[in-house]
Amino acid sequence: MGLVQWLKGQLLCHLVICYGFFVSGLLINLLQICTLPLWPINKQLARRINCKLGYSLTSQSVALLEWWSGTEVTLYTDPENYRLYGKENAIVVLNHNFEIDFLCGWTFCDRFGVLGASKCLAKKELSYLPVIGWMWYFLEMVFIKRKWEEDKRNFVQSLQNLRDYPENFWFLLHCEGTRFTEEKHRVSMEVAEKKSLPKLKHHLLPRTKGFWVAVQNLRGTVAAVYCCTLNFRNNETPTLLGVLNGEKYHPDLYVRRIPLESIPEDEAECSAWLHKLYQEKDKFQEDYSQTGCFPGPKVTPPCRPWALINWLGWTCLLLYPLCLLLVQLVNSGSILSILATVAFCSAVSVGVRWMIGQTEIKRSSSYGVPLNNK
Ligand SMILES: CCCCC/C=C\C/C=C\CCCCCCCC(=O)SCCNC(=O)CCNC(=O)[C@H](O)C(C)(C)COP(=O)(O)OP(=O)(O)OC[C@H]1O[C@@H](n2cnc3c(N)ncnc32)[C@H](O)[C@@H]1OP(=O)(O)O
Ligand SMILES: CCCCCCCCCCCCCCCCCC(=O)OC[C@@H](O)COP(=O)(O)O
Repeated sequence: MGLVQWLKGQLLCHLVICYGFFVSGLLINLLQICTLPLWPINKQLARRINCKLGYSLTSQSVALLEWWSGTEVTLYTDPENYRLYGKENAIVVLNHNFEIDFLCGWTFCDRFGVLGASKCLAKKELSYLPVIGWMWYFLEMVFIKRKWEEDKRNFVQSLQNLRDYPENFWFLLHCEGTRFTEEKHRVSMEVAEKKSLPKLKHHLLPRTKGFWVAVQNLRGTVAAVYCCTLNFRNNETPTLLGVLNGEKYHPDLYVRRIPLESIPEDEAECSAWLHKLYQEKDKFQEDYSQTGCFPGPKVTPPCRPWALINWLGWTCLLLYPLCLLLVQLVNSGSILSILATVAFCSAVSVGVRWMIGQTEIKRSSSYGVPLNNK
């Protein structure tokens, strides 16, 4: 192991990274709050500013993946469709099997310039996450309790609000509704059997209501559905902690563009269409497990420097006062102040470690297992 790789695994480096992420995040949240008075006066400007602020926080994790861990997503897609990416609104349907799938998605967003405006249909619990969850509130992410009767009003309204969004956005939907585990897979295949649907090997059975409602409410706003299938070479099981430790992963992403007009309007037909899409996705995954690649040519979208520049900028800005403070503390010789500083740094580190824990599949909710549906 080289010196650089060794350094990436050290707690001190992780503390510096976590401190930068957390403190810059709080400052960004504060700036987002400052945009509140602007919303009634110039809503579109407030939204644009929030996209930039969102970019400044989200892109730090993209920089961590691309520049710190050296992970680069290999894209398989039709070059004809490639030129449209980033130039139109889209609904993204992505499999939910990996702890860093959202991060791989974000690098794809960054390469096509839609990272600040990217959105997701997410479980309500994520809106309470410090820094990230609070930021999402200002970016008009759609949060649901995964109980249709309780969700439907807010869900439809949130989608309608996106109709005049001033920036191109991608709206991510994990139609499986939860992350893949063996038990959830077994249960969802029992549901598939009851519904006389073909079994899936690599996916949970998709829940179709959210997809249909999103398509119906975003007709005329969104141009296409991007069917995205993600997998990792060599059976890698990537983790966010691994990324923080500087481990390099090898993700492959297969993207198909499906014009929205080709998706049926009727709920039952749309539902059948989505089930068919998942059967196709399952076939791609099965082929990938045999051959190690997806169909279609590989394309490498150019890497943009902004995520790195932003990350380095925040790190320098926030490390300078921290170093000054540490020097003053050591000079003052006050044990109490030193202890308070150590306690603060530890709290930041524990807080971020807890947030990383939210991405771990072993802590996945019990949603989709029989006894407790949440
Ligand atoms: C690569 C490019 C990436 C671009 C990235 C862009 C943006 C990124 C931005 C941010 C990234 C942040 C990342 C955060 C990720 C967070 C993700 C999540 O939080 S996932 C959880 C939330 N999302 C969902 O739940 C979406 C899927 N669910 C739905 O759509 C549901 O329909 C619903 C809207 C939640 C409503 O669900 P509900 O169950 O109430 O109703 P349904 O009609 O859907 O379901 C009832 C139906 O389901 C059958 N059933 C029962 N058990 C199961 C089971 N285990 N599996 C499947 N189906 C089941 C049941 O029989 C009913 O069937 P029927 O209606 O026929 O009787
Ligand atoms: C410079 C950057 C430093 C980064 C330091 C670490 C940053 C920590 C960032 C935490 C980011 C948190 C993003 C949470 C996204 C989690 C997505 C997710 O996987 O949600 C699960 C749901 O879909 C389904 O839930 P389950 O029913 O499976 O339960």
